[in-house]
Amino acid sequence: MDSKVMSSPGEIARVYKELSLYPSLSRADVGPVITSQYGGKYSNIYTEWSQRDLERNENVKFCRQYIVFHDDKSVVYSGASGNCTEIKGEVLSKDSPSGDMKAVVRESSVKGEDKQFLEVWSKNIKMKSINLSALKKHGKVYDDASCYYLTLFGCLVWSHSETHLLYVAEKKRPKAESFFQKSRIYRPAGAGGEQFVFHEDWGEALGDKSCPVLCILDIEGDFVSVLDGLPDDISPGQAFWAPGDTGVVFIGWWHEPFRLGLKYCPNRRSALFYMDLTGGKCEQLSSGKTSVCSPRLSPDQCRIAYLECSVYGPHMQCSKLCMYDWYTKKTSVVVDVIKRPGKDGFTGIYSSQLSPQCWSADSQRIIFACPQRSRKDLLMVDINTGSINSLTAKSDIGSWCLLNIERDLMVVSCSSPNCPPSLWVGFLPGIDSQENVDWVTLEDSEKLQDVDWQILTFTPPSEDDNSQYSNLEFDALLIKPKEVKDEVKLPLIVTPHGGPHSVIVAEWLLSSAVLCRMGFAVLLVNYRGSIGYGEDSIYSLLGNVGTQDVKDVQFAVESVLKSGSIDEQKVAVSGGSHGGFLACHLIGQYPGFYKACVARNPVINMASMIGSTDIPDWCMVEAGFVFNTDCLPDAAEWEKMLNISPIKYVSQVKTPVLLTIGEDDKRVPNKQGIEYYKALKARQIPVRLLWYPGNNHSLSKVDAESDGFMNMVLWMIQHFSD
Ligand SMILES: CC(=O)N[C@@H](C)C(=O)N[C@@H](C)C(=O)N[C@@H](C)C(=O)O
Repeated sequence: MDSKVMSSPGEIARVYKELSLYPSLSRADVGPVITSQYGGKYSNIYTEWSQRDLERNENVKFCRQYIVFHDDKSVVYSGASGNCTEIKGEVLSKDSPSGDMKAVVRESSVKGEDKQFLEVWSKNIKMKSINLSALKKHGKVYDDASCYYLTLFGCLVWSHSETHLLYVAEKKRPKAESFFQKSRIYRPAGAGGEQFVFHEDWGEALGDKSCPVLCILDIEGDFVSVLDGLPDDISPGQAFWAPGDTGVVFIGWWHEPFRLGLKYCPNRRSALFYMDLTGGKCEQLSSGKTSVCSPRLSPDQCRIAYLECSVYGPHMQCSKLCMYDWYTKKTSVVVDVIKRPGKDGFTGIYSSQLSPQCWSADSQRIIFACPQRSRKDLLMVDINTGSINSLTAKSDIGSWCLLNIERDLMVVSCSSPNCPPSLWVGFLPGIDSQENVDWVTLEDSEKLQDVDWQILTFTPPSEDDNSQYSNLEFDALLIKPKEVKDEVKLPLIVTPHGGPHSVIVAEWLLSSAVLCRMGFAVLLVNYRGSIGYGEDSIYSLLGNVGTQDVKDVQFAVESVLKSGSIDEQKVAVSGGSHGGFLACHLIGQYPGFYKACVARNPVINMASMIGSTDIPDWCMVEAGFVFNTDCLPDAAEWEKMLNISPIKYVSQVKTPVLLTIGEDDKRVPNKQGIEYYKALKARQIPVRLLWYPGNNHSLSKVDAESDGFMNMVLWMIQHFSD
């Protein structure tokens, strides 16, 4: 018996609006320990959230604070201290280590002109407000540090002495003038001509970032200095103060001969550097032959932990956890790459950022959140033994995120496909303790009682086994309405993730929750090549995109159909980027199997993409070739890229296609969608293209995300009845 799915646009919009209210956590800071006159101890927890505001068409940022009474080992009492406050105009903010001051980089318009100010607050007074724009020492301050897992270059860091602030800004660019400007005519010949010179940027979502510089504000002297003495061919970021404030440590990315897209690409050649402020010397602390990120100084200021992976190759890889000893200057590998999960089940490290603080108070352990197959768990590493323990593997919650840890007090966000994010705190047990963490809820979320989820594991059929990387499994998340009568068959929406080296973990996903509430089942496929399953799984896909990944998704779908709970006549496929590549492959390679297809910024033709994407290396590597900056694809390479692309199968497509395209996409150029649109129209296949101005590859702005979702479900409902 067919199940009835919600089909009225008004009703669907109401459900979307209701479930989109749940905010997500982007940051948490733990304040200093305050001891009351009776000996009681407490700390303030500052949290930042973001929430879709459909009326204002923006993601609203707000903060909420909590007070946690504890005895340094366990929480005695906790509660919110006040309501939420919307945050407007704050680019970056950071409390000083003592908690006595707060620095804010604020954007404000003065007489219609956007300016940036660096403010220093103490107690109830704004002590300083420095007009950074007026100083003309640098360009805009880099804003990519407010949400740690999205940080690439940005930072705002107090010196240990609390007398200086370190941040990253765009290098000052001299004002370029026309040759015919009066002031120019009398200038010596040959000067200038910069008015229209091309300035490289760092690609998708980083179009306003080209030449970062390290800046230091001397708070007492109200003086900003831009650090020089760095190598000319590197771009600095992720900086912090060295032990004793003797200098600054930072990550430098090589940007010659040209910049490649950096977002979601932690495989760019980079190194750890130290700029000694006393001697003015810049020292490279790591080899420069790898890619490094996320350096974190231990509380005892003796070691720097950081993540490392290889340059080029797959864009997300299994990382090493490395350690630089500040005093011996020796580097060691604490956790190595895992090719195949061992008996302990640990599959390797797949985080591209460690949380702002990640060390235990004793400087002996590091805690981080990491995808482990289709879950995301909190893992603890003993830096002396390299042993790894999960703090959350036994939990029935699917995904954990470490927002921060300070003096062993952890602040985490956790969620599942049927439970929006909640905020918990808990103390890290002692290094020899066998106890579990005693979590305390600061903000709870109600589980959706009508939504169920499970992780399915698949072993590809022998004919699809990868001879070089054999016996690999993969997973899929099946999310569906609860309590469906046996005889009722559900419509199914299949969604392979993009990347391809990423993973869908069992966390709160707004679209899946709404689809289930509407009566759909949702299958999210973590095909071979996903991260979180060992390095071999990632490498097994290189050169096999368009076949191995396509077959894995189809195998998972057909396996689920055998369960009998799905209506085979109502299966649709949707995906973004490489996920869109897979969606378009599936309707080309399995003509008529899928009743509707929705593709967000899909990769359609790798041969035509390579010349205009910010990640040309991705096209070469996923096609199975080696990338070099001085190489151009030869005919054979171009031919393979064409042959493994969905455009190759367009003449077999029967499924109606909805394309959602971001005008400003630097990752998968918008012409990819137009190429497929024209090819389908020429073959009289129903196709509709939605074009979102002011949106990029993620189509994550409130307007594009909500409009794209509504159009997706209505497209599917319309064509399920074809
Ligand atoms: C894992 C990852 O994101 N890889 C990057 C190189 C990347 O941007 N890949 C795109 C082709 C892609 O598929 N992106 C996914 C993550 C998306 O949904 O945008």
